[in-house]
Amino acid sequence: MFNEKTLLITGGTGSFGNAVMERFLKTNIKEIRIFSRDEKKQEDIRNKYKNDKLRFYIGDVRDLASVKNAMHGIDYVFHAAALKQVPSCEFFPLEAVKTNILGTENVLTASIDYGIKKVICLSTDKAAYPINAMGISKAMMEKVFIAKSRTVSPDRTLICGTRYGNVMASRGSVIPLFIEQIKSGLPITVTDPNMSRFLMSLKEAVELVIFAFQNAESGDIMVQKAPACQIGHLAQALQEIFNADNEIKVIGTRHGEKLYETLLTREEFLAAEDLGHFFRIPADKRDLNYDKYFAEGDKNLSVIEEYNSHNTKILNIEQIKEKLLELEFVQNELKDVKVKVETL
Ligand SMILES: O=c1ccn([C@@H]2O[C@H](COP(=O)(O)OP(=O)(O)O[C@H]3O[C@H](CO)[C@H](O)[C@H](O)[C@H]3O)[C@@H](O)[C@H]2O)c(=O)[nH]1
Repeated sequence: MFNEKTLLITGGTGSFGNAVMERFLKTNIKEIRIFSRDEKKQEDIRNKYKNDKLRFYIGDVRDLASVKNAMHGIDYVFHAAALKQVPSCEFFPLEAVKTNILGTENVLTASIDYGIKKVICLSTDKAAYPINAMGISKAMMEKVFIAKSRTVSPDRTLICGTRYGNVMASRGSVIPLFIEQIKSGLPITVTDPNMSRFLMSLKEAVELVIFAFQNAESGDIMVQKAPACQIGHLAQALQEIFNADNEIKVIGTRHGEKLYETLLTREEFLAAEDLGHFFRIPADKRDLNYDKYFAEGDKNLSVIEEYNSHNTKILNIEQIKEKLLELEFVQNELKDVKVKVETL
């Protein structure tokens, strides 16, 4: 599929970029171009992999010229560059506008100019019924790429996207935090034990993007079905795995946080196609004059439900433990704890 092809990853030094890179370095891909702002992270990756297929471009999606500079000779683009921290976007919403919305517009403009064959834009569940600036900016990003997909023939540039939930054990997220608290003998700070989140691994996020690459039509958003868990159960599962009895302290919901996340809104569900492990949300292909075709409304909207982390499959503590133990991060942390105990 990527035989002798060139792939550009914007935000290529992030966790997702890194996972895609590792996955494709094993294939016959011709070149993987990493585009990001951070020269230090690029240098670290360059030194770690020392691979001729890797090329590094410093730039910022906010700056169209720097994006164009990285596009020549590229076949496909995975657009992962984003501001994704909820609190920082909340305090600096215009920065989220510049990177997540205008940055995406730049990536798409450059992609169309250069005749890139496919562009996949990465979005998040926080974009569905958004309440915080990060989610709102990602929701606008989705609107931007869907609108842009209408302006270009898919034979020239096919533009589509993916939407996925929290990546388990990603940097700064709740699983590493709880493990650190357990290891330091501190209370485990649970916001709300009943809050739920989808559980997806980085590997699944990469698989979703590949699925979109293979199956999406222009303007589609692909969503992976995923199980979820309650945060109180997640804390208990980690306690059991680490054989710990830290106090569980309920600290209350943080700024901009939702009780549950939505992967498919009720409105999207109406149009979505069930593909087994995935949903395809097709772009609304009506034009601005769609009134002239309007005969009868859709009554299903009042009966259909959204797809969220409260009504998907909810894992129990044993199932959460199983999923956690599959993670390399948790396995390494467990080894670390074991070594410390043995050396005492
Ligand atoms: O001390 C904490 C921290 C978090 N949580 C809970 O754990 C769940 C997950 O929290 P994370 O911080 O891991 O993930 P978020 O859903 O808040 O979103 C995170 O992942 C997003 C990407 O999906 C963005 O990167 C975002 O900025 C980042 O906070 C939430 O229900 C949260 O309330 C706690 O119970 N205690």
